[in-house]
Amino acid sequence: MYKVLTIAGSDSGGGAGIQADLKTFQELDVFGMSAITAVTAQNTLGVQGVYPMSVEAVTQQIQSIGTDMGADAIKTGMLFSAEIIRAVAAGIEQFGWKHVVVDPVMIAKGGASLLQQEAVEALKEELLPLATVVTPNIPEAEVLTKMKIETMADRQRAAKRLHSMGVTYVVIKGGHDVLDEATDLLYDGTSFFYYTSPKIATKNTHGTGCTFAAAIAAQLAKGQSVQEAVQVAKAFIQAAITDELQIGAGHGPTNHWAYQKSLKQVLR
Ligand SMILES: Nc1ncnc2c1ncn2[C@@H]1O[C@H](COP(=O)(O)OP(=O)(O)O)[C@@H](O)[C@H]1O
Ligand SMILES: Cc1ncc(COP(=O)(O)OP(=O)(O)O)c(N)n1
Repeated sequence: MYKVLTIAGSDSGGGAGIQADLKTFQELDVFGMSAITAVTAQNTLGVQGVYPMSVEAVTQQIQSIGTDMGADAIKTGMLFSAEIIRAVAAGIEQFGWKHVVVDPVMIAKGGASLLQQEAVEALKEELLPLATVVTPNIPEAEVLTKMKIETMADRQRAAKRLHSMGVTYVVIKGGHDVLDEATDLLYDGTSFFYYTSPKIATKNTHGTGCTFAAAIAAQLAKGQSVQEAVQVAKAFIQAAITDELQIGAGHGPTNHWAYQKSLKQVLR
C-alpha cells in the first residue's frame, strides 16, 4: 500500500484543501494521511474564517507520521505563514522524503488570502529547493517569479525562472487561461511538455488546483514518472470538472468520483 501525506489547510466545505487531497488519494488507490496547517471556515460562497494551527501542532503531526508510518510522497497546499513553511521544510529534510509536490496556494478563488505576503520568500527559499514538482496557477507563478505572464512564451520564461530556484519539475497550470483550452505546461529543465484539454464552462471549479496536485503526488508514490503523473492528474481533474456536482449557491466543488466512474465505463 503506497502512502501519501498532505500538509495543507482544512476546507470545511470539502472541495479544496485536505478534504480534496484525501478524496483524491482514495480514488487513486493510495493511503492518505494529513498534517493540518490551518482550519478554514469555507463554503461555495467564499472563506468566512482562517484559523492557523500553531507551529508546534504542525511539527507534531509531521513527527507522528514520520516516526511511524512513513510516506511515499508528500503534497503541500495552504501553509499560511513563514514559520509553518520552515517547520514543514524541516520535517521533509529530517525524514528524507522524496516525491514532494508543492502547490503554492496563495489566494482562494473568492479572494481570501491563504498565505501571508511575507511568507512568499520563505516558500521560495526553504521549500522550493526541496520540491520535486511545483504547481502554481498563473497568478501564483507571477508572484513567485515577479513577472507578468500573458503569453505561452512568458509562461516558458516563468517556468525556467522557477526551475532555477531549485525545483526539479515545474507545472504552470492553465485553468486561468482566457482561451477555450486549459493548457498545463510542464518543464523539466530541458524540455517543455503540454497537457491540453477543452476548457469547461462552469462555475464549479473550487479545489481544482488541490485535486490536481494531490493526483500528481498519488501517482508519484506509485512509481510513475512526473510526465505520467501529470497526465493522470490532468485526466482526473478533467473528469472531476466535466461530471459536475451541483452543491451550494456559489463556486461548487468538483466531482472526485468521476475519474473512477469514467474508467469503469471504459472497461464495461
Ligand atoms: N474550466 C476548466 N476546464 C478544464 N480544466 C480546468 C478548468 N479550470 C481548471 N482546469 C484545470 O484544473 C487544474 C487546476 O488549474 P487552475 O484552476 O489553474 O489551478 P488553481 O485551482 O490552483 O487556480 C489544471 O489542470 C487546469 O488545467
Ligand atoms: C484550505 C484551502 N486550501 C487551498 C485552497 C485553494 O484551493 P484551489 O485548489 O486553488 O482552489 P480555489 O480556491 O482556487 O477554488 C482553498 N480554497 N482552501
